[in-house]
Amino acid sequence: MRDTLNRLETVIAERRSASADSSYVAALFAKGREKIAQKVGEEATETVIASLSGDAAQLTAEAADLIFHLLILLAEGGVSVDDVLTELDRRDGISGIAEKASRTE
Ligand SMILES: N=c1c2ncn([C@@H]3O[C@H](COP(=O)(O)OP(=O)(O)OP(=O)(O)O)[C@@H](O)[C@H]3O)c2ncn1[C@@H]1O[C@H](COP(=O)(O)O)[C@@H](O)[C@H]1O
Repeated sequence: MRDTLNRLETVIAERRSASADSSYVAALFAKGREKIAQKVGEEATETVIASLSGDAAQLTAEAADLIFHLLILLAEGGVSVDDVLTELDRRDGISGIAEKASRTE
């Protein structure tokens, strides 16, 4: 998963400076943060709808769209994939500590 996200992050960084006519990524960056955030919201909603429909293939496709657009939003905000994964790892560590503490109580 980390490799895939890092690879996509690199593609997004490369395409950011491409022509908006030839690149979906460049066109979205050109529209600005509000539009990118709005796309993430739409893709999140479509993911929720797909999950409620019980259609696994649709859920897979919408989740991929959501993650892709989230990566663009992160890039726009100057946050890297590694920043987010490090935060998730940190929480995993915290939850492990809490679990150990509850076992010794
Ligand atoms: N992974 C993706 C990817 N996932 C989804 N999408 C696009 O995201 C859009 C989202 O779907 P929607 O149905 O919401 O699209 P839409 O109705 O056209 O969107 P709007 O009019 O609302 O903006 C579609 O146009 C998809 O083509 C993607 N576009 C590009 N990539 C990757 O990004 C790379 C660079 O793409 P370009 O920037 O186009 O070169 C590609 O090689 C791919 O690896």
